Amino acid sequence: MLPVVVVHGGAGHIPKERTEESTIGVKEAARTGYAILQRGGSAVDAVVEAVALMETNPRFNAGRGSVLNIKGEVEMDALVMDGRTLDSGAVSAVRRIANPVQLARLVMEKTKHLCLTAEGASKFARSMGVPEVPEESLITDYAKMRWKKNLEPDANPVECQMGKMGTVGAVAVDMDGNIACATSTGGMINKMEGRVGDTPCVGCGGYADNKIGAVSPTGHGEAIMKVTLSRLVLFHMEQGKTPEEASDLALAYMKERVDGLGGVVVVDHNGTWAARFSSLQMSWAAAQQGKLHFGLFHGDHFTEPVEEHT
Ligand SMILES: CC(C)C[C@H](NC(=O)C[C@H](N)C(=O)O)C(=O)O
Repeated sequence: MLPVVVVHGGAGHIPKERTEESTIGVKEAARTGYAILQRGGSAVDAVVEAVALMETNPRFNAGRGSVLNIKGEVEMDALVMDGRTLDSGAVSAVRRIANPVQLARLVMEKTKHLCLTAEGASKFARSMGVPEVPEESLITDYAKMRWKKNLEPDANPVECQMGKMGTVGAVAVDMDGNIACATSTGGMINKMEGRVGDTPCVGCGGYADNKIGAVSPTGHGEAIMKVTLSRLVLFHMEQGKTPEEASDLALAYMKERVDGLGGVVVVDHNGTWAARFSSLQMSWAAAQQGKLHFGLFHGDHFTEPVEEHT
C-alpha cells in the first residue's frame, strides 16, 4: 500500500499577512506524517504527530494559539480514531495541556471509554504523567486581542469568527492499509464556557474505517454536528462516490440544509485523497508518492518534491 497523509489547518478566514505561515505549518505537518509512514509507522502515529505539530505551532487554533472562550480561557477539543478497530479517543473542554490530541490517544489506548471531558480529562492527564502547563503558555497576544475585540458591544457576530482561525486535522493510510484520523481545536471564538463542538464527537469531528476511508473536518461545529459531516462523507463513499465527489455532496448538503460552511480532508482505502471546502479558503497539504501537494484558495494545487525515505 502506498502511504498517504492529508492535513488541514482550518477553514476560517486567514488574514493575508498570516497565510504564508499557515501554508508553511500544514506543509511541515504533512512532511512529518509522511516520514512516519515511510518508516513503516502506523496511520495513528502519523495523524497524531502531524496534528500535535500544528497544536504546538501558535499560528493555528489548537493547543497554543487556541481561540479563547467568553471568559478568556482556553478550552480545547480533540479526537483520534483508528480505522482498524473503530476505536477512538477524545477529550473535550480540556484545559492547561499542550497537546490535546496526545491525551485523546491515551483515552483511546488506556481507558475503556471514548471521551473524557473538562476536569475529568485533566485528572486523567495527571494520572498519565502528562504535564500541566500554565494557561498563559497557551494564550497568544493575537488570541487575546481577538477576544477583547469580540467583547465590544458593537462587535459583528460574523466578523467575530473571522481573523484567527485554524482548527487542525489529518487523515492517513499506512503501508499496511490501516487508516486513521485526528482533529484538534480551540473551538469557536468567545464560545460559552463548557461549549463542546464537533471535534471530539465521533462521526462529526472525524471518522476512520479501514473498510471505507477517513475524514477530518473543520468549520462551524454546530452545523457539522447537525449533519454528522464526517460520517456523511463516508456514507457517500460507501455508495460509490469518490472522496472528492463525496466531500462536495456532504458540504453542499451542510450549506443548503443548515447554512453551514466548512471543509474536509479525506482518504479512501485505496489511498485516493481529497481536500475540499465550501468556505472561502482552507489551508491543506497532502503527501504521497514522493510529492507534496498544497493549497489555500479554491483551484489552488501546488506541488513540490518531498523526501522519500526507503
Ligand atoms: C469559522 C470556522 C469555519 C473556523 C474554523 N473553526 C473550526 O473548525 C471550529 C471547530 N469545528 C468547532 O466548532 O469547534 C477554523 O478554526 O478554521
